[in-house]
This record gives sequence, structure tokens and C-alpha cells, in this order.
Amino acid sequence: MNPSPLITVGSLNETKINAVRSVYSEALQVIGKPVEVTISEQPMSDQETRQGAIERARACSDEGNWGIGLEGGIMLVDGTLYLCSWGALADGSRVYTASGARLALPEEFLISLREGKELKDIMDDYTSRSGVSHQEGAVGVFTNGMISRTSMFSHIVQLLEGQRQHFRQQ
Ligand SMILES: O=P(O)(O)OP(=O)(O)OP(=O)(O)OC[C@H]1O[C@@H](n2cnc3c(O)ncnc32)[C@H](O)[C@@H]1O
Ligand SMILES: [Mg+2]
Repeated sequence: MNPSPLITVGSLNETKINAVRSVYSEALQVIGKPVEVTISEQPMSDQETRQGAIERARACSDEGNWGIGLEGGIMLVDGTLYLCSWGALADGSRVYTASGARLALPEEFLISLREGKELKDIMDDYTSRSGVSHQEGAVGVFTNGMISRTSMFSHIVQLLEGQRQHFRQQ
């Protein structure tokens, strides 16, 4: 296997790219690139969010280089709205998957989401700022800054890379 794979993240969102960079040594090159996925811009379930992560990872992996997909979404559990997030790592032979933290979102967000509004725009309205999804994210806002979008995604990348190392040794 290529000892120093290029790691391509299927996004230009720096919270995702920085999350990947935080897990790997600086010797590994990590770049971001936009990719096409078949799911909606705003995934509305665990399944759809996971699918988006897998498609992003697959679209970025080629010839021994690894692809990582990170996808944010929302889901309903017993009528409560949650933020959810998924990641996938494709290393050319396997695709590893893992999900991250879930956190309840304000109930009233569901109305706008059902009207087709994306969470990133809802968060900008909620905070009267712009670009929250490129900064601390919804998770940062609703945890009072304790967990940022980057740290939430970096936890998922650790879950992915840890699995890759474990199964590679088998
Ligand atoms: O450029 P990409 O990689 O697509 O990055 P994105 O910010 O759009 O992120 P996702 O597609 O993974 O997330 C799907 C939608 O949910 C929004 N979203 C997900 N998590 C969020 C968070 O923590 N804060 C704000 N918006 C979030 C996001 O902005 C999109 O509207
Ligand atoms: Mg998006």
C-alpha cells in the first residue's frame, strides 16, 4: 500500500478539512474537494446522512489514496429533532463508517426544515450571523462553545482511522 496516501475530504468546508488534519500527522497531505452526491443538500434522516458520507468518501478515493466523507444532517427520534453527523473513510479496499454526536435542536426548526430551508441558513437566522456552519456550527452554538463542529467531526475521523488501523492488522 502507498505509505503516504493523499487524503481527500469530500468538501470545501474547513470544519471538515480541519477535523481530518487534526487526526493525521502533518506529513500526510490532506486536501478538500467538492463532490456530487445523490442525497439532498439537507439530509433528513440517519440513513440519508450516512449515505451522503459514504458517497463523498467513495468519490474521493482512488489508486491507494484515501477518501473521507463527512456529512451533517437532521433526524427525528420520537418526534424530537436532532442534529446528526456521519463519516466514512474509503481506503481503496474497504469503506469504514461511524457516526458522531447527536444533539437536540429547537423544535421550531422543524417548520423551516419541512419548508425546505437548510440548517445552515436556519442557524444564521437564529444567531443573526453568517457562516455559522463554517465556524462552530449548530453543535457549537447549542453547547455554548463546548463542542465545535470541527471537534465533533474530528471525533468521527478518529473512529474511522481507528477502525482502519484495527482491521488492517487482521
Ligand atoms: O460544503 P459541505 O461539505 O456540503 O458542508 P455543509 O456545511 O453544507 O454541511 P453538510 O452538507 O454536511 O450538512 C448538511 C446541511 O446541514 C447543515 N448543518 C449540518 N450541521 C450543521 C451545523 O453543525 N451547523 C450548521 N449547519 C449545519 C449544513 O450547513 C447543511 O445545510
Ligand atoms: Mg452541504
